[in-house]
Amino acid sequence: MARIVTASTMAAMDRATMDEFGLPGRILMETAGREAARIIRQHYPLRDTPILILCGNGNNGGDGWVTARYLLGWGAQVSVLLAGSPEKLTQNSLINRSLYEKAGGCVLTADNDSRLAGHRGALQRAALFVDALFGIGLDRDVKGHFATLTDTVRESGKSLISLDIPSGIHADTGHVLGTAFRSDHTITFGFAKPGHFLEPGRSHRGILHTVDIGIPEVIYGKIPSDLACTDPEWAKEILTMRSPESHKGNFGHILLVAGAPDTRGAAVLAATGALRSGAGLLSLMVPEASLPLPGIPPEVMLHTVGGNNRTGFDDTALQSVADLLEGKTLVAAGPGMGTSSSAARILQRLLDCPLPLVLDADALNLLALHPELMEKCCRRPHTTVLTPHPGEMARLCQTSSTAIQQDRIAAAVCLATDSGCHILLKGASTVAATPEGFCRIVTSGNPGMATGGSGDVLCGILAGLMAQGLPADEAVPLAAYVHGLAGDHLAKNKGPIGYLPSEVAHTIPRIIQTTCIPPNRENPGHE
Ligand SMILES: NC(=O)C1=CN([C@@H]2O[C@H](COP(=O)(O)OP(=O)(O)OC[C@H]3O[C@@H](n4cnc5c(N)ncnc54)[C@H](O)[C@@H]3O)[C@@H](O)[C@H]2O)[C@@H](O)CC1
Ligand SMILES: Nc1ncnc2c1ncn2[C@@H]1O[C@H](COP(=O)(O)OP(=O)(O)O)[C@@H](O)[C@H]1O
Ligand SMILES: [K+]
Repeated sequence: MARIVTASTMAAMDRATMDEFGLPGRILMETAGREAARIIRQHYPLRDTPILILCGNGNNGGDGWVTARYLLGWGAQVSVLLAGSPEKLTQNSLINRSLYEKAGGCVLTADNDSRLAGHRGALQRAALFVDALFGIGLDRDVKGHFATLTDTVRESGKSLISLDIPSGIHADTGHVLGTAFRSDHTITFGFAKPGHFLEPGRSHRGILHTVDIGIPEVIYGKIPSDLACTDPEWAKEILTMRSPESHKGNFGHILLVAGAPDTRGAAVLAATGALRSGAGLLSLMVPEASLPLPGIPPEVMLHTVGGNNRTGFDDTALQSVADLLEGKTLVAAGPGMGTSSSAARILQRLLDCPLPLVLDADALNLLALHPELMEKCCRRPHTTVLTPHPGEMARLCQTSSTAIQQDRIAAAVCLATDSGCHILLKGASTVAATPEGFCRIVTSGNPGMATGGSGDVLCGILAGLMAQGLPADEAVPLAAYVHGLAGDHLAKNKGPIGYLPSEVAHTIPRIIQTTCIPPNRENPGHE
């Protein structure tokens, strides 16, 4: 489940399985179609459900013909609408079309809008559609009669199952090309694709089933994928329970630099996130003018610096940085920190420190404002994590957020490999990229989290996990996963909107208990 491959990697795996391993494409297609038919049979009563399978010209259509043949053999009322041109079918599609017809299957064809209109009755009679129009070969906008068919089926509100990926969804980016199906189930072949997890593709695919079509492990080894997604099994591998003999010194001491007077709440939220995810000790450096800090956990060691400047940190704060870094194991900076020139000088000092560094919010804005700081950041020999939302990412990359959203994975991987930093690109479909170019898509989270302060909590969770010793390539996606799961838990139990980032922070211990800790690794103190 956690493995994900791009369309081109999947095509290369299919090819290598055929050419190098010697398993013919027809067998792969046979397996794909048969397994799809089996899943359809599990979910719908075949005898009472008129099924219309919509086939395109490519091999996705080929899977559709095989599915149709099996369903027919199992007694279903099934027809195929070939929404392409019979003379353009791929070789394996042609063979499977003829097998389906030999088995007694009925075929309707429509390669333009007026022919499609002639099949209105068949479309109306169907209770279940199977979408085998386009799979990973979709390479341009869906138009003409393909678009008419897609819109008609979607607007009918009837049940729909997509083979491999809902037609119209780009397999690598999750974008809608023109128009797209919205499915109840998607049965994907081999491995899941990024478009199953990236919005809006994620909302179009319904329940995802991944079918093993026989791509051998040696081929996966030869054509490795540098993509994966978060899931409970992966999370359970990462977090280990504490030794009964552990003490607070084992779980890190964070220096959090945050909270100018107007944004002091950001410091409170980040601190709460860090403590709720298990940080050993937390020192908070805030401007004196930010006091009082309502809601600050009493566990936080508070260090007020820098006189009474209403704009936040001033240069007197700079003198405290070296002292405050003493004895720390990790620095997190940015939430509500401000972007004054003094804040820039503080960041410069932090970039020099030989500790892992998590930079969020205003720290990212400072990097964008001061190219020399960004250069320094890229040259750091120590772990650095940047956690931008698309706006911050656009400023860091000197582009627009629209350009970033065009291909979130590519944007995150490009910045990570160029800068040598770990990048957590937040938002709907958060992605975590390592400096080596590996990318993990975060599968949790919901739009109820789109509220001020959410990112501050995430920054704290990440600092908390890293302070406990988790390497950044695991801590970064795990922090976002746990944060998203906490949001999902609140959305389900409190309501989809209106729960607070502070509540997300307070839910973290429960999420860690239920999702990340395998039952056999329960803390003995909880027996
Ligand atoms: N041996 C293999 O390669 C296997 C492939 N499989 C299936 O094959 C699919 C990939 O097959 P293909 O590479 O043939 O690609 P598709 O079947 O996804 O579609 C490609 C065809 O559609 C056309 N096309 C793309 N976008 C279009 C648009 N917007 N409007 C009109 N036409 C458009 C292309 O020109 C091409 O003819 C997978 O998604 C999977 O379902 C499976 O059967 C497993 C084995
Ligand atoms: N539509 C969404 N679906 C899932 N998660 C979301 C969505 N919108 C925002 N989030 C999450 O909420 C958080 C918002 O972070 P950020 O934009 O930095 O907020 P702030 O600056 O207010 O703290 C991120 O973790 C982001 O991934
Ligand atoms: K499809």
